[in-house]
Amino acid sequence: MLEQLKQEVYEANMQLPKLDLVTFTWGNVSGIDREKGLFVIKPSGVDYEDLTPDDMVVVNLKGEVVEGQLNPSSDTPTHTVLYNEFPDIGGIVHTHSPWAVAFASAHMDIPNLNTTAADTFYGDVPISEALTQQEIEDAYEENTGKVIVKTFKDRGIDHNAVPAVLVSQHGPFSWGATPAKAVYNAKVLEVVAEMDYHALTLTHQDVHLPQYLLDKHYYRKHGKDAYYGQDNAKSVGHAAKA
Ligand SMILES: O=C(CO)[C@@H](O)[C@H](O)COP(=O)(O)O
Repeated sequence: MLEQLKQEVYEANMQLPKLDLVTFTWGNVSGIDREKGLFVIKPSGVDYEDLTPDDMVVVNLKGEVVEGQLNPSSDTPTHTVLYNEFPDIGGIVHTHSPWAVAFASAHMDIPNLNTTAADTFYGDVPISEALTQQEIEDAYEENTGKVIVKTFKDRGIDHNAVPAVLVSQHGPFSWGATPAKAVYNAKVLEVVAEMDYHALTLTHQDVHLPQYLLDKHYYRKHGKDAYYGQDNAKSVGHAAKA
């Protein structure tokens, strides 16, 4: 069943380690056949080097396994909610890519600061609302899907304009028309998150050498009568000519 989609989803999953988006098995990709109402997802906990197309698990839109020897990804309930609530997406990626997780851990949006981000995301990539303890204890992965949808609805964000989200204290989910496109968006998100981290660090950096330390070191090298302007014959610039 769905052999071609299994191959497509397998290949998309194998891109995650190649693109340095996953450590160990911390990630998963799925793809959906909308006509059949079935999606294919990576099995849970399987190392990428051991993965085969036949290992892929087929799941219906109720989240029930309809084919597969292995357990589906533990994030399957989240993928299920997103396929139901975002009826025009064809593939979903979840990773723990570190720069995006840094923003998720800090409970921050990934702001849209440059054209690299703007080419893929029409606005900031939102941080999801935090789940309550009850939501986590009841059905963590399903409620993760629901809080993603709620975040986009509450903030009036079009999920096609911004095809990614940061799940608070967890990590990014990205999506697209196909599994391969979802992987592309996941990689752009990680690159943009790293760019933003450095940009925000530079712009928030407000550190200068204290004057006394500047004086001590500069005067030690250039003399007390160091340059104060054109009328000072002993200025550093003129001293060299003297
Ligand atoms: O965050 C978690 C588990 O805590 C998951 O997102 C894993 O990182 C991937 O799980 P599987 O897809 O292998 O079940």
